Amino acid sequence: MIRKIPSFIEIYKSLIKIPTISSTNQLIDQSNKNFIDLLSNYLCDLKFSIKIDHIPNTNKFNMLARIGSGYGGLLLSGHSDTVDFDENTWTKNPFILTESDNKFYGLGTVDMKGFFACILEVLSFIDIKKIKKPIYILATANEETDMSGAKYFIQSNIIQPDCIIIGEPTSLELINAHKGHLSYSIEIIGKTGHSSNPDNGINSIEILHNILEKLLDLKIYLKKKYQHKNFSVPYPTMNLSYINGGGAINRICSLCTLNFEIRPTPGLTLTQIEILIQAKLQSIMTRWSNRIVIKKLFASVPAYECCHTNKAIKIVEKLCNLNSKAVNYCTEAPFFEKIAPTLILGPGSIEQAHQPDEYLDTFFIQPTKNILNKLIYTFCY
Ligand SMILES: CC(=O)N[C@@H](CCCN)C(=O)O
Ligand SMILES: [Zn+2]
Ligand SMILES: [Zn+2]
Repeated sequence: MIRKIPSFIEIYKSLIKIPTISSTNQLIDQSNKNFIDLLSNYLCDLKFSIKIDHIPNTNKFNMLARIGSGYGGLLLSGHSDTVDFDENTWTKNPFILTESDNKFYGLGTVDMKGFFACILEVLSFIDIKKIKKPIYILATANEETDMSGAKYFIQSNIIQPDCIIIGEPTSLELINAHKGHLSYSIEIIGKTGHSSNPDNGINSIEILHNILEKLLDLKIYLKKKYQHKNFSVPYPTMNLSYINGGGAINRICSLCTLNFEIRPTPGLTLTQIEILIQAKLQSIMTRWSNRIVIKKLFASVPAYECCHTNKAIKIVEKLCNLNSKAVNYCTEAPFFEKIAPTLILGPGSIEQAHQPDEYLDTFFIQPTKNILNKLIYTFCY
């Protein structure tokens, strides 16, 4: 059999070599077009048809590759983008795939370009002529920021696979549920003045103190009311992630900022959280309304849970000989569930995602290929 695409290592190297950083900092945010074109070319060589969608008002693209016709089948999805990196903390070149001590190092090796390399390797060996249901390969944009790629995908494609697998790094554990993610920034605009006469100004740090008291009340309330035993952290969490403000010791602080996130468990909706935050801060907002600005940092992601009783989930659990479980981080699954039951299953550990010298342990490669083969033969042959 003549191989139509380069070797696994060559493909992996070529995918890592193309920077696809997505960031809210426009100075470092990059288009993923070259990556999407490279992936498309590989899949084209494997006789897939390719649809590339430009995501409006961005320089980003989704790719949907398809082989086979009709309804059902399997969709394998990965995001094309990576987080940015701090060159002061990396000891290796992030864009050169480096294999050493049984690890593949590089930006995106585990989160999550390695999944695409495994997919292409498996597809280069299957007998395309015998497939009975479609195989889809989806590469989305901007998962690491606003998930605009996943949201646009479901608006711009009408397909009905039987199952979707997102290849995020789960150490090849099967994930059927995860928490959501809401992120906020609160800015308090006080009134400066000489600190010797505090009543001469409005101290924004004191207002923030009142806000923090209410938010920490809410944190305790959520933990008590929305327990979910399937999670290793079995309740919604709140993380106060950033605080900034102030200046000279003898000046009343007139501006400070707080950023925080909330990760809701399934059963706690985004709307419920918005209402709870508003209720908790109501009295402070009434008193200081024009001095407090609350805004979303990132687009919110709902919590996700696909029931164990779902037919596709039962097939995949049996195939992998695994019970699916819940994780505390979030993925694009809530957007995909609108078109098919979605599971998360991918090579490598989340512990290496977003870290300096990110790597994928080589021992994940063969088991990943084995599972992908089983999934394709189960859903598409
Ligand atoms: C896998 C992963 O790290 N997902 C990110 C997505 C954040 C979406 N705004 C997280 O859970 O923090
Ligand atoms: Zn990821
Ligand atoms: Zn990530």
